[in-house]
Amino acid sequence: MATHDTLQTLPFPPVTKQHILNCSYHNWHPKYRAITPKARLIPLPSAFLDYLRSDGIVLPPEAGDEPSWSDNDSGIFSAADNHHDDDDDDESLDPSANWRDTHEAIERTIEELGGKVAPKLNWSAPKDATWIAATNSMECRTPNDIYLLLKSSDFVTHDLAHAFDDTADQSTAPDPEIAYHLVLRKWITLNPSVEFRCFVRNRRLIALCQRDLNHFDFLFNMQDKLRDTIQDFFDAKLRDTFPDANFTFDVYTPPPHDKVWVIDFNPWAIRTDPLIFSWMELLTMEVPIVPAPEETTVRLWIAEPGDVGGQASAAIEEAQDEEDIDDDDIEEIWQPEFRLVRRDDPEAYGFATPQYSAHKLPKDVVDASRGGEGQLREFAMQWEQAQKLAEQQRAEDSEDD
Ligand SMILES: Nc1ncnc2c1ncn2[C@@H]1O[C@H](COP(=O)(O)OP(=O)(O)OP(=O)(O)O)[C@@H](O)[C@H]1O
Ligand SMILES: [Mg+2]
Repeated sequence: MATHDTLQTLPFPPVTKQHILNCSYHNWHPKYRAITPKARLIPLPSAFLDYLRSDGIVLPPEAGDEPSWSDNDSGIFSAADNHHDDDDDDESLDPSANWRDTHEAIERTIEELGGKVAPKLNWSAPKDATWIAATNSMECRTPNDIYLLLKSSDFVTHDLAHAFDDTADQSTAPDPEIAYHLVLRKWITLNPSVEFRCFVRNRRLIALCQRDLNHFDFLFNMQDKLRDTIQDFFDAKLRDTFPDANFTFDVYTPPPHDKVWVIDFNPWAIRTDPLIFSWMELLTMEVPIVPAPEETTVRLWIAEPGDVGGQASAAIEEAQDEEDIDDDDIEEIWQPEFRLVRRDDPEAYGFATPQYSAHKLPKDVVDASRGGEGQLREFAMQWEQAQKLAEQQRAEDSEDD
């Protein structure tokens, strides 16, 4: 029993509601705007949040909507469909009637961002719902594309209902009011091979890894350069400015891989996916204690008096030429572990770690997803149909009783 308990408890420092809030897009974005791909934030009124939280997916009518664009087998319908209902003679079923300003702001913002956006709420993007979108991705061109994704996503629901779950001050402090925002990011065709997740413990970048769990051969040749680039970026832009000492951040380093963009921050908490690391590794990884950069300069300056105003790194290079400097003194040689998916890693085949493992799908769904997007959508429709039939059957069965 005790062993079991020990294994289940990861030695996380307490995660507070403030830690969670610090990773909310609307909290960090103003500070890091210049190093983030173009995004706009739309504050969400409670009427819109009620719409997101409500059951069922009713979309506002769109200009040019045919009254029956859908046969409703999908369970998703546009308010325009309601005009066909015999017992429904009012046309006030447009769900956006209560949040028209928001709807219009979304429309305008999509246009301002060039017509295509990737949406998310304060913390989560609807990555788990792309199967329901016509594009099979998070690319949205209309407000309805956005509503459909947001309403179909368990990740978004988590933001709306469980943001402070498992926080240490859960019972001692009342939940702070969350200023919910819709984040619209200008759509960019990202190359997933150069997206990385970076882990920061005690303001030290200790580890980084791919976000996409496929094997990319070319990354192995670029590994050192990428590590240096991301390390320099972290030192210059994030290390001393992020409010917490422990956090994770996601970056994108498009070719020629000399510039780094921040995509997101996540809390140093079990809810954040450690990808090809395990949290136990990250929490217990041994990291040499280094003096603060100023101290390093001073110490090495003593070894090399000529370098009064030099940067620590320059000083180290010079100091390395001095034979009497022991290698152990140059802790800067220590590097964060940069883990890539090797050709023969189980991750590369997607067997060991289903992509969103916290939200496991039935095996049939996973199999269908391997068959490509057409097969998945087909499967989704059959699945809905089967669910409906089963429900009908249950209703009939219970009437029979
Ligand atoms: N501007 C953009 N255009 C297109 N795709 C994007 C854009 N920004 C992000 N993405 C894609 O969306 C993915 C998810 O974005 P993001 O990291 O913000 O989601 P998240 O919900 O915070 O994920 P996680 O739960 O892993 O922290 C990114 O990995 C990236 O591939
Ligand atoms: Mg995130």
